[in-house]
Amino acid sequence: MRIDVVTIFPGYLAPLRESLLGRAADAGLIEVALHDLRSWTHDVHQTVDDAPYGGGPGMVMRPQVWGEALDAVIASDSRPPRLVVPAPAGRSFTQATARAYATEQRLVFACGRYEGIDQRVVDHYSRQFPVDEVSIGDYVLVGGEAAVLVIVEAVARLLPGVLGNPRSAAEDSFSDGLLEGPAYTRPEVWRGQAVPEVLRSGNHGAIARWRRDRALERTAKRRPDLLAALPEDRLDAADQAF
Ligand SMILES: N#Cc1c(N)n[nH]c1-c1ccc2c(Cl)cn(Cc3cccnc3)c2c1
Repeated sequence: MRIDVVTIFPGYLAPLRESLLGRAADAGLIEVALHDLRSWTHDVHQTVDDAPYGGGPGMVMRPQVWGEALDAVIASDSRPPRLVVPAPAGRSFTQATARAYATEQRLVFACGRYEGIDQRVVDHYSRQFPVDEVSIGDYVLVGGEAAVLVIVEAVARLLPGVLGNPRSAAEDSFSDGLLEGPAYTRPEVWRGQAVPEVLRSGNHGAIARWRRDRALERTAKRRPDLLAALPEDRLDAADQAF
């Protein structure tokens, strides 16, 4: 997969080259290219924003500079892109979105700041490519860069070969629609707290049941919305207690 990120703060995306994603890039599983939006400005101040039409607070990012940047970046690789634009008003980015993005050959991220990017940029590219305006959650950030770090990590970990243990991605929270239950490791007793007996029993059937019950219990308590959204056939008779 090829990932391009256009931003006025390329340094903010440096963590994409670290650890998990760094190893994935070194292994050729992911190519990450960072592009400074200001490279496509033509004035001495490298201006990327202007006052909003209709008035209002803050500034809006200019369509001209985004158009030149995205034209150049998209043309720099032959793989057809999905353009992803983080935005407070975007559709929710979920594990299902991450799974869908993991099937793409190329993702191009347009990271904005200020009050956002002139809407005509999304409208223009939507006529040529799939374009998604996405939000990573119901809180307000200062720009799109943190969202890109979240999205790229959530997508990259699903790519074959990126995670050391492929079962992790298959069995983690949200993959089966439930939150993960609690996890334990040595020592058997820590500060007077013992690891649940069943996990040391060697009885794999009982362990699987216990883990399922803890996941259902935690999901019912913390995210009842996820439980309500589960398709009927995903809960078996033993699950009905939740
Ligand atoms: N994804 C996501 C996401 C999220 N979950 N919260 N905030 C954002 C986000 C994403 C992109 C931008 C761009 Cl471009 C500018 N801002 C600042 C801003 C804040 C409030 C209203 N308008 C713009 C962004 C905030």
